[in-house]
Amino acid sequence: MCTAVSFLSKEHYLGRNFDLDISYGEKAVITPRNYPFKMRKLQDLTEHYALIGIAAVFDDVPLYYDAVNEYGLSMAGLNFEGNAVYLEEVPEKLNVTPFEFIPYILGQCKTVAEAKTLLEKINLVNIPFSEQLPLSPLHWIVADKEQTLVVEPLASGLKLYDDPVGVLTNNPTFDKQLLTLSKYRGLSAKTPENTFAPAVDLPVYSRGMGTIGLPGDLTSSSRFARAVFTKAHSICEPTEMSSVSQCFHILNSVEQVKGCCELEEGHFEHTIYSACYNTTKGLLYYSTYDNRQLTALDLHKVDLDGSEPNVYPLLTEQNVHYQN
Ligand SMILES: C[C@H](CCC(=O)NCCS(=O)(=O)O)[C@H]1CC[C@H]2[C@@H]3[C@H](O)C[C@@H]4C[C@H](O)CC[C@]4(C)[C@H]3C[C@H](O)[C@]12C
Repeated sequence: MCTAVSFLSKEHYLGRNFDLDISYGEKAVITPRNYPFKMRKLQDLTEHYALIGIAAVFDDVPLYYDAVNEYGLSMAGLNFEGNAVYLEEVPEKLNVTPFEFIPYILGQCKTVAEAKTLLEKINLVNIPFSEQLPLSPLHWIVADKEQTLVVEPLASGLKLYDDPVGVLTNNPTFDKQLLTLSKYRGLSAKTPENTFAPAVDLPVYSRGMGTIGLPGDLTSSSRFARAVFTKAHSICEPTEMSSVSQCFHILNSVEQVKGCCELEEGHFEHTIYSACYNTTKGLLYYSTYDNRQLTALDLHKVDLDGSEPNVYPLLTEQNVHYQN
């Protein structure tokens, strides 16, 4: 399971929990403008916008899970098992493989509006990276400070949805996720009136009664509803640190604790990392399952005209600030 959140405070942030049982050895990677992204079916992207994000690096190629470019356009890929369909090559379209998709969009588009125009021409083609790394069934959130889009590869082609809640999890398809939210219309951050049985005295024995019914389980539809509610009511100061903390608090409301979701004997899905991008400034903050301290990287601290990816292993060891 995974959850992504597009969050607007004074600036815009993209948050993402990466939930899985295993790691692919993901790292923080800054790819400068002149690194040649080799394309399987199109001309190589020899010049493109610079990116910062989390990626697995295989054969020296950064395969991005989530990233932001130097203009503030951000994307994250989340599992979409059983629904994602990648098609055969089509001559009249731009045939892009799923593993090329994030750099192809972020390398060339400054905004979601520009991405929408390019997406109309794209066919996500069923070519895996290698025999060892087969096609991964994904869908994507694409966000900037103005709007959020969800892109789903279906049998009928790429389906684009405007995402009015700025949240994406996993299955089912995004239209169904949105419809399910109506079930929770009555929930509130305030203490509710007794409309249930007004003649009966129903004492308010706890705070938070307006949220009774908000699903607490780990399924993708429940995490979707919980993240939407939390984000919709979230308030913070218009400062960088308050906004970053708040983004992580929203992500923490849907995080996965090791042991609670068993995939196969002894394999537990858990939140391997949480990332929060300040998309305006090109900053990546992350924490990992064991290292609760935030670590940050700045896109603009490397030579963006270079041609080699800058690769930073994630700092996964717990770092405690001892006070006495
Ligand atoms: C499994 C990951 C998504 C995590 C997620 O959504 N979990 C939820 C599981 S569930 O629905 O609740 O069951 C996805 C996100 C990005 C994916 C990776 C990236 O696409 C980059 C390459 C692409 C290659 O084709 C396969 C390996 C890979 C390295 C991918 C492995 C895997 O599919 C990743 C890591």
